[in-house]
Amino acid sequence: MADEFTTTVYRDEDADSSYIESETVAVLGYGSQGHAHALNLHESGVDVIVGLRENSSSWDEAEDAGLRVETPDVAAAEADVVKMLVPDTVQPAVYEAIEDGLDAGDTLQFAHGFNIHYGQIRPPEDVDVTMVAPKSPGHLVRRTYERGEGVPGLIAVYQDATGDAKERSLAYAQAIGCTRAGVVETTFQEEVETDLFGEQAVLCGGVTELMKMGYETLVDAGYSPEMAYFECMNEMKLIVDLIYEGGLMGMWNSVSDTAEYGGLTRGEYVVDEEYAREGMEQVLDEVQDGEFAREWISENQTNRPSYKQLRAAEEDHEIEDVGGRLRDLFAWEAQEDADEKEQVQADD
Ligand SMILES: NC(=O)C1=CN([C@@H]2O[C@H](COP(=O)(O)OP(=O)(O)OC[C@H]3O[C@@H](n4cnc5c(N)ncnc54)[C@H](O)[C@@H]3O)[C@@H](O)[C@H]2O)C=CC1
Ligand SMILES: CC(=O)[C@](C)(O)C(=O)O
Ligand SMILES: [Mg+2]
Ligand SMILES: [Mg+2]
Repeated sequence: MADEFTTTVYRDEDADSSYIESETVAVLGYGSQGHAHALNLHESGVDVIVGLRENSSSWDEAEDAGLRVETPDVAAAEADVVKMLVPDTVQPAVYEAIEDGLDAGDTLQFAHGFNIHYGQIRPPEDVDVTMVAPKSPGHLVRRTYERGEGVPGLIAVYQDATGDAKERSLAYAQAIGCTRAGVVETTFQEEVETDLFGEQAVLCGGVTELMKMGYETLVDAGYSPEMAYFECMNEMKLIVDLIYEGGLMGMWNSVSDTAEYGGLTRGEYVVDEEYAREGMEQVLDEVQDGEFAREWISENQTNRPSYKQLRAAEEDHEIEDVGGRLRDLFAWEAQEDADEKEQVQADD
């Protein structure tokens, strides 16, 4: 076991805003990450141009938020930092449209290293190629920034043409709020392989399979769909919040001893050492040897047949219907509570 924490965690005081305050940043894309980065940078005093397609539904939204919007080629040509926040699958095409606008000493920056690591984008040697990757969905990057907080982030330097690539990355991480929480340095390879593995085997793939199978097991045994939804999906947030705040023991100390004993003895009935571990190692193998990347690139070159079929099946799962109806109900009750609380405070 590591006897000391060897990773350096960079915080606000480790970043020098002078590396970004006189720069123009082109944020290409205005989606989950793009809107958060553009607004956070803007509110941190950085000159931002959002790069979007002329028919983009987000164009007006970004302008209404007080941001300048141009097409990606115009934005990139004016910028010192080009931040690739369009979907991974369209980045190579967007890069082709903007590469002539990259000048020596500029930065080409990512929030996920997929296209650099798997050789889909090959930048010129006279620009910095870096990554500042929030380890969080984009909407939380924005929400925490607005609260004066931030989400943890990663920085990585793939190419350091200027000699200042790391300092420029830290300044960017500071401007979007990540150094408020803490930033760790990694490599493009490590970020890509751990991120793809994590979202496939645990965070998005593994956990949702557990939720759906748990729901189906209870409903097939005759229990009500509502009870099955509450137990196997709705309460997951509460449990994960406890783990987020205090680790496994933070959660075990908070749940009942009955849940703790049952979980510690029966968890491996479901996620067993042999098959689950083998499955995880296969996921990692296919990330490391490029099999997943080749499959995902091919899927997008053929108009996503499997993606569309799998997504439609997920939308049709009964848990989505039951959960949707229950969430609407509880959101309404929660809102009523909030209104009531506001009224009480107003009466004080
Ligand atoms: N979603 C997340 O929370 C995280 C995403 N990332 C990475 O951030 C990057 C962006 O991902 P998301 O924000 O999820 O994307 P998204 O799908 O939420 O948003 C994509 C944006 O790009 C625009 N766009 C799409 N095609 C375009 C084109 N051809 N030209 C110009 N604009 C175009 C869309 O209109 C939209 O504004 C990816 O590299 C992703 O891997 C990294 C960490 C977390
Ligand atoms: C939100 C995040 O970190 C993910 C799951 O890796 C992603 O959206 O690609
Ligand atoms: Mg991730
Ligand atoms: Mg990811």
